[in-house]
Amino acid sequence: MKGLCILGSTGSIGTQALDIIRRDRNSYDVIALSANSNAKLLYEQAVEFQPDYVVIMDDEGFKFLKEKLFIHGIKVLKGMEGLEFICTLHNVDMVLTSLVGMVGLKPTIAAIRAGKTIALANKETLVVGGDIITKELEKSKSKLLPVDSEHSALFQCLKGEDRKSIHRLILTASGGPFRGKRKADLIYVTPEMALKHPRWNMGKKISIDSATLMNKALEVIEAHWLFDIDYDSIDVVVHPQSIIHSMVEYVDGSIIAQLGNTDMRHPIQYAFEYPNRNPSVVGYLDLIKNNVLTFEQPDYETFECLELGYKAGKTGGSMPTVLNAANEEAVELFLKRKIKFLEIAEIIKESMNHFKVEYNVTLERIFEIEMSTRDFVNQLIK
Ligand SMILES: NC(=O)C1=CN([C@@H]2O[C@H](COP(=O)(O)OP(=O)(O)OC[C@H]3O[C@@H](n4cnc5c(N)ncnc54)[C@H](OP(=O)(O)O)[C@@H]3O)[C@@H](O)[C@H]2O)C=CC1
Ligand SMILES: CC(=O)[C@@H](O)[C@H](O)COP(=O)(O)O
Ligand SMILES: [Mn+2]
Repeated sequence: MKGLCILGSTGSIGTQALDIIRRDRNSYDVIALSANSNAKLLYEQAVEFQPDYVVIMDDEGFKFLKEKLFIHGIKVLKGMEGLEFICTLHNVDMVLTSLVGMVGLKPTIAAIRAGKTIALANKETLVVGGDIITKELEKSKSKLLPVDSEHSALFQCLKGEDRKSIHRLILTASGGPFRGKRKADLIYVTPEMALKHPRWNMGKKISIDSATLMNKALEVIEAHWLFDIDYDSIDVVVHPQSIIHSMVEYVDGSIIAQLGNTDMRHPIQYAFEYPNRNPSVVGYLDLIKNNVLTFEQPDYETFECLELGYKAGKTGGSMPTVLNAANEEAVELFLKRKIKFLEIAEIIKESMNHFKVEYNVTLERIFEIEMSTRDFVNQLIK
């Protein structure tokens, strides 16, 4: 039985992970679960999966869970210390990082230091802390397995191949709900319109990121750190069907692609079972029903976030933290209807122009830069 700690168990990835476990109870032992504020769902999950620990960030949720879970003998912890603690428990083999945002950085480091295998969905962690995480991994027996669909695909396409033979990584992008639109069409789009992803059912933040193409920008940086590939050798192609999850082009002209249904339970199950392959818990791709696969150039002019991501990644140092923190803040402001859709990219651009790049940034400095960037964004919109 594999001992699992799931950070962000109440979210889109977290609940899909629990669905896999529910269908294969003999393979997994749920040791710890966590949420931000959804105490009700976390309570239900705890009663169903009987973990040793649950962690919640929110005070009220903490009181509620302490009272309700006492009779079940499940320990309840709070905040970042709780998250870091559950990642290091002796009976945890694997930590699924499925919380959203750069808040995942510290617990991921704690898990690496404790030698745990990490199934990484939380891409923001690698965007802001790629350098630190890479160095931590070098000192640890911990392994990082990608869960993000594109990176799971690349990981599978790269398996057994000589790295010197790689010509380029090709990340596929759905194009989001506004594919084919120009800036003039996007002035008045609402959060509801932006949240309607054409292919995937995901959490709010990543859905907005997909609509701006920031998701692909973050994924380019994620791919750079995961596979140690230069930005000039990472390309993005729009593939509206999202059946090919990504591809690797080799120097001899061969392209190896990974295909599958648009169901995140595939890459989650792959990471849970790696290096083995178990029968799919969710079925198989029907090639005849999915017999049209098309490809387009991304529209860099309309969706400026993609270019900003390459720029931040290539600049390196503190710039990806500025990009990510400005984006996290801007997405929240857009969801609260305090800014317009097109202002998201504007705010990120202004933040990247405002902050000078710093190199060799420590963990503490990353969080200071995050706070300064969030403050800067809020000043901008006053
Ligand atoms: N959804 C998807 O299909 C995919 C997601 N990803 C990545 O996976 C990560 C999770 O995405 P997704 O599942 O969609 O997100 P959701 O918003 O659906 O879920 C986020 C989870 O994290 C918790 N959480 C939110 N904020 C905090 C916080 N400040 N501190 C601690 N926990 C917090 C939430 O708790 P609560 O419920 O209480 O708010 C919830 O459990 C993201 O990094 C995303 O980019 C990657 C590929 C695909
Ligand atoms: C499922 C997944 O991995 C998401 O990151 C998805 O790829 C988002 O789709 P976009 O290609 O629209 O960003
Ligand atoms: Mn993805």
